Amino acid sequence: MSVKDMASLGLKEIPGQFRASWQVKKACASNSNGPAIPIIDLAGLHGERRSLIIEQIKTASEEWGFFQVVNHGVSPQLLDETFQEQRKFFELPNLKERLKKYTIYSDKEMSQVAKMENETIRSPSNWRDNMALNYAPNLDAQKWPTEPPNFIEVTLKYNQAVYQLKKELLDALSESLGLPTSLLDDVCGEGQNTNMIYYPPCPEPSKAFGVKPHSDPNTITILTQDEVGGLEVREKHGEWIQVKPTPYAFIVNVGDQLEIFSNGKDKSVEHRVVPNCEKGRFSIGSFAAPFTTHVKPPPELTAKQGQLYNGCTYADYVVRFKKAPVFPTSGHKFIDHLKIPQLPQN
Ligand SMILES: O=C(O)CCC(=O)C(=O)O
Ligand SMILES: [Fe+2]
Repeated sequence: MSVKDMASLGLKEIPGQFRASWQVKKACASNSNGPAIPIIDLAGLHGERRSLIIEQIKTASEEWGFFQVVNHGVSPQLLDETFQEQRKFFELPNLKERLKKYTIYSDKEMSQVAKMENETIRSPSNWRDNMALNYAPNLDAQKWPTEPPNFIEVTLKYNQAVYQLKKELLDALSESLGLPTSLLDDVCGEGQNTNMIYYPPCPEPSKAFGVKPHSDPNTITILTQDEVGGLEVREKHGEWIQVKPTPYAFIVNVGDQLEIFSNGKDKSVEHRVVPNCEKGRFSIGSFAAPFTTHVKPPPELTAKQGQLYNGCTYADYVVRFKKAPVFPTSGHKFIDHLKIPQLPQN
């Protein structure tokens, strides 16, 4: 049964597999007037504002690992249409079978990972339904949902637009690291999976997670959310900060592969989704990832400071990542397992 169907049964309590027993009650972010993740205006990215924007992206990626972008070039109309198709899809009967049928990753390892998503080793289960569409490197849109009728046409356009934005962002991030413009995209930007997500209303929101605390294993994530909210980010002092919905903005976050590539400069930070007791929430996350390359920092970034992490391929990383215990239980961010012990300075 999909989580959506379960939620529609009118349960007073969530079933046991969703119960987050290792945290009696989550400290809920209560920062309506507190700090907020930076919002960066991309207007003029190819003009005289470029150096200012790159500076802002650098600070946000180093200090927060998260930022929002506006004037990013993806039209509000396309965003509205994509959410509309997504809503229609999630209204269709036999949702669970459809989500299973259409979730496709680009290779064997990634498919294995998808199957592990809700296994008990990663318990509790996430209070959400999701479907991953593979866009690059192996576009297989002919296997995407044929209902609702405009779904493929609209979501293809959406993926194309986000893939272009991904290139712009990786180029800016590469420059922000003092590297040649296209280096980061060349090494880490080839793949894109787009995850269409629905978080149903939850009868016990303080006991379940829409998504458990995690950092993203990929390069960068480009996510858009509706007006409901629920995404929270753990800032560097350990406080949970809400990412307030900003109409037509994209949320961009640094993933583990970028932290590895940038030799620890850009930070892949923990985030989670807290469900809402009244409203369902839709979000769409596109995950840029280096499917075939071996990722390690370029020599320019290791000259002064040694290499911080062992290099790896994404496939290898992500399979091990998904098998590892969830972060707050294990006490480690998964990326810590790749840390190279540093010799004391002097
Ligand atoms: O839906 C969201 O806001 C975040 C989802 C997320 O963090 C993920 O799928 O990795
Ligand atoms: Fe995430």
